[in-house]
Amino acid sequence: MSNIDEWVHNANECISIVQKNEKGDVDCEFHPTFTYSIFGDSEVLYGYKNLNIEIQYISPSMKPQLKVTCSDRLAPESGVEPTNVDKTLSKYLRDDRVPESLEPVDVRNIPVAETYSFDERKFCILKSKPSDLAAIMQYLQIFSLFFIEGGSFIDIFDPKWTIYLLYEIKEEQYCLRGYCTVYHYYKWDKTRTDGERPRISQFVIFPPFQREGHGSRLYNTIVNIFLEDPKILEFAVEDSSEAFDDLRDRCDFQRLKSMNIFTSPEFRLPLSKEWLHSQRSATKLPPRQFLRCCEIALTMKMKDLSLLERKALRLLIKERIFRQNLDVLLQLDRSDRLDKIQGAYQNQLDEYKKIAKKLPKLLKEGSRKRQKTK
Ligand SMILES: CC(=O)SCCNC(=O)CCNC(=O)[C@H](O)C(C)(C)COP(=O)(O)OP(=O)(O)OC[C@H]1O[C@@H](n2cnc3c(N)ncnc32)[C@H](O)[C@@H]1OP(=O)(O)O
Repeated sequence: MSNIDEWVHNANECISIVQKNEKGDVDCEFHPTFTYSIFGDSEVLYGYKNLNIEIQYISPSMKPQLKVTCSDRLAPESGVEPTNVDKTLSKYLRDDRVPESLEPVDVRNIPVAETYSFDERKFCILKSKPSDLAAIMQYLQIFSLFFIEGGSFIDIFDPKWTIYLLYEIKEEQYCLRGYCTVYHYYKWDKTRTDGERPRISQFVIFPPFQREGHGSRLYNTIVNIFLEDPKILEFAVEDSSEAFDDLRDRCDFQRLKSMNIFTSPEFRLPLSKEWLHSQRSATKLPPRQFLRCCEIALTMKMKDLSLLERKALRLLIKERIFRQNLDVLLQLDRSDRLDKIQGAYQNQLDEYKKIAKKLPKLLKEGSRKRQKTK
């Protein structure tokens, strides 16, 4: 038998996702990041030589076609059962809870939430209920397995979902670039009975189009919709990834900056609880994310803070760390607890400094000079 490596393949490298337009021209090609939920933790495929798996999608409907080729296959006498690629993958290519007889959707009829362009390229973000988009969504579910760690299929027919699709329009052809799913939870509030707390659940920009600003555009479009809707009281993000955390910090910080939160005369240490509460409600951010943005902004101003203000910032961050890790910290004795909090505080500052390097500078409002003249 020839070299064993020839018969063993990494599933992520073997699988190519090829998107074609309606004319049949190849638009883009990329690989999945994760296949463990389909092929097991090792993400390995056995039993074929020169295995090539192509999933062809025709945009905008994204109907897939699976093409598996190989130059040789292990004989049954070898005692090794080759991975049944076709059967295993086919189970995930479409959501079988959606009836096959469903009429195709014309994306040109889906409400447009936002359009933008750059470098003479045109993009649009469409917003709809998943049931209206079921004909497309049935094929997109696999992308949350391919690109989101811990991703899973959503229940397309639950009316509490909203779907956002990002298409590039190239010579009248709609080519998918990414999508986001949002689940609208109920939120109790004493001022209204129909309050909502939407949670961004799945957020994917296809790899060839990452780092072009689409993630930020899609996130900001969705947040602007939340901000304009009086029913929406707060919004959250489900099990974020590190890359999405970065995007969220950057976008939330810039929005708060453009809302003049960081130049408000009340944005001074120690931050008042009333101010924090009223400003946070206006931004609809969850308390932790709002405080995080404020802490980043204050860290950026560190050089201009007085000793007292620096102490207040230190206490603000340490208090939050304490509250967030209460269960673990309370099990330690006092000196270990203080060490742990100090270590976490230092790591937090280092993280904020790293984030701050990528953010636009803040104006030197509330500097020590102004404090002295008070
Ligand atoms: C709730 C959840 O679903 S969590 C899971 C989130 N999804 C995933 O992790 C799936 C895989 N990843 C992705 O889909 C994407 O990488 C996302 C959604 C995380 C980010 O989307 P992107 O379109 O790449 O975001 P965007 O382009 O706005 O910003 C990414 C980076 O590119 C940079 N960037 C933006 N525009 C440009 C540009 N024109 N040229 C160069 N860099 C750029 C940004 O500054 C940012 O840099 P940073 O990472 O150093 O801060």
